[in-house]
Amino acid sequence: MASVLRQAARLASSRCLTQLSAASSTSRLGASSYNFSPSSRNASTSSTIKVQLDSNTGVAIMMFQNPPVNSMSLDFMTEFVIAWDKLELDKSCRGIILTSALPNVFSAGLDIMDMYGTTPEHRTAFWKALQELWLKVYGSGKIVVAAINGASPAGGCLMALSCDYRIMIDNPKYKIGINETKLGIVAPFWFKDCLENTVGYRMSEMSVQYGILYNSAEALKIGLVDQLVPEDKLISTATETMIKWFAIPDYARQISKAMVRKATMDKMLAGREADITNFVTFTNKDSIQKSLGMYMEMLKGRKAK
Ligand SMILES: CCCCC/C=C\C/C=C\CCC/C=C/C(=O)SCCNC(=O)CCNC(=O)[C@H](O)C(C)(C)COP(=O)(O)OP(=O)(O)OC[C@H]1O[C@@H](n2cnc3c(N)ncnc32)[C@H](O)[C@@H]1OP(=O)(O)O
Repeated sequence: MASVLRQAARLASSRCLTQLSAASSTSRLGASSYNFSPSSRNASTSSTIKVQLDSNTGVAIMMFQNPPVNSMSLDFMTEFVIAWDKLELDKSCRGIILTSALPNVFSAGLDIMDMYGTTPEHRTAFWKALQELWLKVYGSGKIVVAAINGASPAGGCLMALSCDYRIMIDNPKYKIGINETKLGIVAPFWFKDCLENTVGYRMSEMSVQYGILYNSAEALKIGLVDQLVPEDKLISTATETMIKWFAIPDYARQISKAMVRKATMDKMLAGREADITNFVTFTNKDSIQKSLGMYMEMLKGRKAK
């Protein structure tokens, strides 16, 4: 319990006394065209991560802008963590909405080109960056809402699963899930743990083996997402949701969050080095490199047809 309290105290540094103005009910298509209020300011200058912070509401919108599909490359994840740290330290920010500035895709997951044909040193840095990103988002004292505006496979699904609440566009063409087995690779234990914590044991047992990608209605049905909305209501609903969460005193909520997430966090922290070794060893295998290569070919071939 002492460590939970310490963790919560650390996280409580993100508390703020911002007066909440009425939630913006502005409806716009997608985050990139969202109409930010006059009190919004650019909180990040990164090329792939755009951040807008509304100091009246305390809501920050973090948008991924890494074309063509917001793949989570080493560079993208490094920029993500830098932008995240800035927000985490900003006392005027109480909650963060994660979304995509690109149409049709939230994130295509880990960048396969960072895993395919790269050196062990590169893959070590890549996996460390992913662990870092996950620890920051999953362990954040802020309220984190995923506004899922497109496809969200594998690492993209992990990002969404690390949030406190998931809202997805109600459109059957957008799929979300832990699909690694379909690529011939294995989702690490912490991906599986996040899924299991969200949808339960049996559903994740089926899900990770089959590598199921769920459409939005299926994802809602199994509890992988919490709410579906029309595209033009995504950001306004995420903002309204956030403001409802703000009614809960931060400190009490942060301690509760840290308690619930402690076992999953501790497991990763204890196994962090071994997890890196596993990843590098696993992706060193010729058979795994071959699977990744074939998957990339398949993606490119699909486009050519
Ligand atoms: C012994 C025990 C071991 C235990 C295990 C230990 C360690 C674990 C080891 C490994 C774990 C790895 C975990 C992996 C997690 C991942 O996230 S893997 C990535 C999974 N992602 C996907 O499967 C998504 C693939 N992409 C798509 O399905 C589609 O691209 C889309 C996101 C639905 C978007 O479709 P669309 O808009 O039609 O775009 P295109 O398909 O045309 O793609 C555009 C270009 O983007 C390239 N691309 C797509 N996805 C990726 C990606 N993930 N990485 C890199 N590049 C990607 C695609 O090839 C196109 O490129 P070109 O324009 O043709 O050059």
